[in-house]
Amino acid sequence: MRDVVILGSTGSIGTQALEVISAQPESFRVVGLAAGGGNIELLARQVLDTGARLVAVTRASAVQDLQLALYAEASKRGWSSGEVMLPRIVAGPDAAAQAAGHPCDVVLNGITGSAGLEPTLAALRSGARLALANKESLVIGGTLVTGAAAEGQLVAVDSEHSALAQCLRGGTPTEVDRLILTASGGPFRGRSRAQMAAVTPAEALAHPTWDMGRVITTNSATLVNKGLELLEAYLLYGVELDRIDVVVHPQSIVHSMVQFVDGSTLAQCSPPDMRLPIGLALSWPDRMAGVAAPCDWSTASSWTFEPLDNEAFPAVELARRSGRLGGTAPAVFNAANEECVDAFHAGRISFLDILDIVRSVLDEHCAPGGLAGASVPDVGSRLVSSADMDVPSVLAADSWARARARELTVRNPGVDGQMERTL
Ligand SMILES: NC(=O)C1=CN([C@@H]2O[C@H](COP(=O)(O)OP(=O)(O)OC[C@H]3O[C@@H](n4cnc5c(N)ncnc54)[C@H](OP(=O)(O)O)[C@@H]3O)[C@@H](O)[C@H]2O)C=CC1
Ligand SMILES: CC(=O)[C@@H](O)[C@H](O)COP(=O)(O)O
Ligand SMILES: [Mn+2]
Repeated sequence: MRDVVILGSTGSIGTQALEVISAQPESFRVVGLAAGGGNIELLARQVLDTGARLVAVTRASAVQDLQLALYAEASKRGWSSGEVMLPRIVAGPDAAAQAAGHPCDVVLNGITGSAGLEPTLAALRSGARLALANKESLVIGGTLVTGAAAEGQLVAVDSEHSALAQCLRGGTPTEVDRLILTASGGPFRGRSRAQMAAVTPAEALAHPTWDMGRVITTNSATLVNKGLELLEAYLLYGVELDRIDVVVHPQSIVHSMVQFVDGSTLAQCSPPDMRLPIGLALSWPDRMAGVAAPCDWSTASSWTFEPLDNEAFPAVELARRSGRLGGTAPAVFNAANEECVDAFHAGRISFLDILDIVRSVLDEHCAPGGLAGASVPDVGSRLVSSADMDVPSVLAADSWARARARELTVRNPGVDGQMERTL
């Protein structure tokens, strides 16, 4: 029996993790849940379903709402107030990190965005296995995260990285030639840059193969998700950035591949269903039976592969550049993107502005001596090298990049994809 804490329990990853766990009650027990506080009713249902004894909510004002929702849900189920065992509730900006440090065997981090960094570090410090969906924390923390992880402690949930971990079991590190990440190509696959100038948030959220949260779905449309995954693969498996490729595979059945020095390539294949990599990360290194449906080899099907159009989708090469720069550059790449995704959904910038602004903010962070024109505070504005980087410098770079990106989204309110360069 493994005790599990689920961070981001109300999201796409969190709810699917709870589904996997409820199908394996003899193997897992949920001891803690954490969420932002945006969906209190669902969180209350999860508390009563799992019997979790610790609940963390980041929005401090949600505590009373959660208590009321717990009683309301219990009464809906016909439970008397004496039957309701209220969990310990912690709230505020550090709540998720507190939950991550709660004694357990596995912490699953399914929080979205750079808010996952401190919980990731807290989980690693606790000694529990970390099943990591929150790729942003690894990308921005870099060696601060990998250095805090003991051998085998960090297990990928991301479908491509789970695939790579499975394929890497097929050879020794010196036998690995290249890693090949597959990308669906998103809803705008095949379009030129000009053909994406007027796309709407609703169109960007229509992912062809996966049902996921808003940020990662938008990142799949821009290919920023694949850029983050390139850095994630580099950090997890220690293969240099120049030996990691991206190939577009619209069916999302081959989840990634490892090419070995003798010319052999191993691929991991399964219909797109996150329950498989979530289940494998929870039970790692063992496989559980019946977690997800396998490929159906009795019907005709075609799997296709095509090169990525880096001109229309510059995000992967921009991420690669941030990875080569190292230090706080990936944190800036990620934070500027998170702000731009919000601005795009709020109608302040166009789809193409997202990458234009991310590039400008990254350029500014890495330019020797910085560039003129910014009115946001200077703290975090300069690149800190990998050797000098610590958690405060990552958080400062994250805050600076957000402020600078916000400033650019306000200065450039056009939604025609032709961002006026102010730098
Ligand atoms: N969805 C997928 O299939 C995949 C997701 N991932 C990664 O997994 C992570 C989660 O993605 P996904 O589940 O799609 O996202 P969702 O938006 O569906 O869910 C995000 C979860 O995080 C919680 N949350 C958000 N901000 C905070 C915060 N500051 N503190 C605590 N909790 C917070 C939300 O709580 P609430 O809404 O209740 O406030 C919610 O439970 C991302 O890093 C993503 O890149 C990776 C591969 C696949
Ligand atoms: C399910 C998963 O792991 C996502 O990261 C997925 O890969 C997104 O699809 P894209 O390949 O379109 O980015
Ligand atoms: Mn992925």
